[in-house]
Amino acid sequence: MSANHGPEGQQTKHQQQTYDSAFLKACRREPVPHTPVWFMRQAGRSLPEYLKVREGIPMLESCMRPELVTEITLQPVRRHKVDAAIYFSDIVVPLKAIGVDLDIKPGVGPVVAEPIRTRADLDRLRDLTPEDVSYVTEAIGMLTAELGATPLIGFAGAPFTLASYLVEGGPSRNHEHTKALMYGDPQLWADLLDRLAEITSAFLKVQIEAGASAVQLFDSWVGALAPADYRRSVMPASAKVFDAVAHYGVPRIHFGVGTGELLGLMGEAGADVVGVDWRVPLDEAARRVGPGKALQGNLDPAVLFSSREAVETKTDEVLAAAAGLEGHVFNLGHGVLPTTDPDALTRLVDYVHTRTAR
Ligand SMILES: Cc1c2[nH]c(c1CCC(=O)O)Cc1[nH]c(c(CCC(=O)O)c1C)Cc1[nH]c(c(CCC(=O)O)c1C)Cc1[nH]c(c(C)c1CCC(=O)O)C2
Repeated sequence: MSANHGPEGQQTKHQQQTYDSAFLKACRREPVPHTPVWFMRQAGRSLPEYLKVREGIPMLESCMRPELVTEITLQPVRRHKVDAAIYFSDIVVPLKAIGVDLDIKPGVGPVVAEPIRTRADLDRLRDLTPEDVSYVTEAIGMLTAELGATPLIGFAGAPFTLASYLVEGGPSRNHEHTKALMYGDPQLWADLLDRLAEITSAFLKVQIEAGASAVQLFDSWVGALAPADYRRSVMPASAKVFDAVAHYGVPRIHFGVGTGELLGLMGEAGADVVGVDWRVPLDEAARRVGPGKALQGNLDPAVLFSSREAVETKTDEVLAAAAGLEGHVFNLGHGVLPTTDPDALTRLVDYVHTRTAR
């Protein structure tokens, strides 16, 4: 975060109103009244009120309706009393907005009609302008007015994770086409990641300028890479995104799954907060990430299917591992699973708040 960025400056009203929230203080590694909590995928299928308002509306269409986005983003804030809202959208929305022919298939994920594997394919990826996503600016304006002192997190997919969907044509277990391009045509790969870094940076800027108080870069599938390949072929593009939004002074969160071996490099890429999945305890993660970063995580989302006592025991383990950290944002190690009991999430927020009240 730029050192000279205080609560005044270029900030929107919402950014000023949320500056002293527990969530933003934890991201800045300042003392907090309680450990802040939010959940990746907190808005979505675990909530009956979500299923109700989404009835008959395809996922991508719902992302383009500002009233609906506002309602869905607010649902988990109202219900669970989480410390932050995350903008309701999907990582493929900016790609759709620049004309990539793709859809989100229920139970499958993003599916791309014509995968990107050649120079000519890459040339189809044009830059994103704010006008392409005017519904995002509109929705964030409505949302931040409703949210008051609860911060709004904007987000985008990281270049590698977006590239995986674009090159594979859909979700992939082994990322074989993506890796074939990365190893087989390093220049085309570098150009693709650079283009995606531009698009992602532009999309995050729109969200911050509209009023988001923090941003998260989701590199969900980057754990598929060895550290040397990450450093050479992916980190420059992610670092470019963090650099592009550094001057706003809003916290930048960097999240991936299966990243135990990459945590040090993910810290180096430039985020202020590093998200950790459940495979590495937070004290060990802090050693790997190095000083000067807050950490976010990292309860296994599957724990929420066990007894109330087991959830509390596993939560205590996370809090104990986080006790020595300078900044801790409590979250799950990955997104809320769709069949999670929403009451278990509400209880978890309350439990973390009570246990960490100072
Ligand atoms: C990899 C990824 C995607 N999308 C996203 C990621 C990164 C986060 C992660 O690692 O989980 C990011 C995302 N997608 C969605 C959000 C909403 C904000 C929130 O966290 O509450 C966020 C942050 C909504 C969504 N994105 C999607 C849904 C479900 C669609 C529906 O309800 O019909 C939601 C609520 C669809 C989607 N979109 C994607 C997948 C794998 C799926 C699931 C497909 C399925 O199982 O149906 C791609």
